[in-house]
Amino acid sequence: MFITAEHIRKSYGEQLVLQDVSFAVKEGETVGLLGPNGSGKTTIIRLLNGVIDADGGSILVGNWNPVTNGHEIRRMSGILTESAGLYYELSGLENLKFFAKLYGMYDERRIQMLLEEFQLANHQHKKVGTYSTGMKRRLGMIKSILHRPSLLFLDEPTNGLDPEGIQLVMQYIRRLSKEEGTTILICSHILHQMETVCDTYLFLEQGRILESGTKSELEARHVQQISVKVETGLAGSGQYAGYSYERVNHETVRFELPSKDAITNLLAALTKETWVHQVEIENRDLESLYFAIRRGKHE
Ligand SMILES: Nc1ncnc2c1ncn2[C@@H]1O[C@H](COP(=O)(O)OP(=O)(O)OP(=O)(O)O)[C@@H](O)[C@H]1O
Repeated sequence: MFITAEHIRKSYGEQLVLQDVSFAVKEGETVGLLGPNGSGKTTIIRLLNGVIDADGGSILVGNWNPVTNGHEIRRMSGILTESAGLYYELSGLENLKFFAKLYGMYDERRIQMLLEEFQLANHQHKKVGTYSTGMKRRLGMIKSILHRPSLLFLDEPTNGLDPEGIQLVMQYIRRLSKEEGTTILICSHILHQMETVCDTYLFLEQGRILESGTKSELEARHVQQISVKVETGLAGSGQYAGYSYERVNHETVRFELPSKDAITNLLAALTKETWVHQVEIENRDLESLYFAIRRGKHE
């Protein structure tokens, strides 16, 4: 395990922000921290990189204890936060040169390569204060990965980005994970984006871990019935091959199935009798899971 957190407790004054939070992250894993505003996601990141201390429990990050070795953890990690900690009076290039020297990893070629990669090369000499929100975000992203960190914390990495920017950043995150084996923790409320990069998820609510696991594990625990939309020549509505279905429009019906396995049986029966053009599972996406998990815990 690259990160282990056991029974963490954290309060700000009277307010208990994290209570009995335990989780583990494997090396090279991309983990999505999910939960409503104020549930404690950013606090977890700040505890892991030793910017703040927990009131109880223990944390290890790559064998370092953030309380005593926060400096070492911050050296081997990169972080992208809302403000990104950029100097607005300096140009984009000057910011990157400054941070590269600070990390002790100055490499002019790498800086230029990343500026190209994140489409900021043409803006590198402009003051960061004049950058758009999306440009600041992309520069913040470069700053966080400049020193090839083995651990990356990303807090809302696509906030303020246009569709091209989102694609650029998400692709880069996938590449970091695949090619460099970077361990990545991402907080985001944009669940369909998380789904394309995360291996596992931690669901937080009011400072507690509500659920954790891979998408398949979460599905197995929380999706009791599968809704499948099928574009087919099947007529009517009611029951077919032992499964109930309703009509969505003249060429589409929705089946309610007891499990994923039933899809094979259903399609085998359907294709013998009529045409099938498209099959789509409707309630398997991360957003449906998110609400199923939150509903489940409140029932
Ligand atoms: N420095 C601080 N002083 C006092 N309270 C704080 C501080 N930082 C965070 N909090 C409180 O701790 C709680 C958890 O905040 P945190 O930023 O960890 O949530 P979050 O899950 O990251 O939220 P968001 O999705 O809005 O980013 C909130 O109620 C917040 O107001």
